[in-house]
Amino acid sequence: MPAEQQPSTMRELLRSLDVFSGDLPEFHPEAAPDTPQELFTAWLTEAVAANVREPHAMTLSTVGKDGTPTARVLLLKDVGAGGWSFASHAASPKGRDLAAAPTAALTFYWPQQARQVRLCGTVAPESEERSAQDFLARSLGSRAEALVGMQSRPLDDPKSVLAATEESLARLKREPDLVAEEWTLYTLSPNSVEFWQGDKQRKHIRLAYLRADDGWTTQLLWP
Ligand SMILES: Cc1cc2nc3c(=O)[nH]c(=O)nc-3n(C[C@H](O)[C@H](O)[C@H](O)COP(=O)(O)O)c2cc1C
Repeated sequence: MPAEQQPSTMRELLRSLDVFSGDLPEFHPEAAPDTPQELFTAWLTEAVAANVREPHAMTLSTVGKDGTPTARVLLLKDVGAGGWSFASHAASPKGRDLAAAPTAALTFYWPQQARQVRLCGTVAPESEERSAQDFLARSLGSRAEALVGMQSRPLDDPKSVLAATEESLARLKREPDLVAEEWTLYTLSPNSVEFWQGDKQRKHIRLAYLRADDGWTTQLLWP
């Protein structure tokens, strides 16, 4: 873009940005499968095939004891009949939020496809055994970092991170089966899962799965 056409203000810069460009996939809600797990699996598989960067990254939104909402990005660990799983420290702010108010939202966005998936539901910790399995499947470096267990606490001296991680690494070399006590696999069991397919002409297609007594009902939503 020639210099004279460069946006000069933040507002202009934001207005100049393109959205939903390129070829977007079609979405036919009338042919959607019976469960949100099946449709999610199909969409995630397509995002992987399209080389979306970290397609398994999602925003986890929680609510604190005082009602303040907050959100952060986590990696999805599994999807099954029970729900969508993620792992973290039980003593972290998100772990404390979930202990106080075990409801949360998960949001995925796959830009190449202009697709968003939103889930809301209840969150429960998995068994110690399943959390331990998740921990032991992590790389040595990730286990060492998790073993430090100070996530989100104030850091006075950056050198302390290196020292604490080296200490954890040495411990893990002595005790390779060691599992960080606070490491927890959580599963969100959704009450609703909404699939949103963006469209350049803004004729977005939205399909919500709503939990019913014997499975799921579906509902189209206005864009
Ligand atoms: C792509 C990406 C993946 C992440 N995955 C995780 C994860 O799986 N578990 C985790 O505890 N933090 C993960 N984080 C870091 C979190 O976003 C967050 O900074 C950290 O968990 C502290 O959150 P809290 O203070 O709200 O508890 C990830 C960050 C990014 C950007």
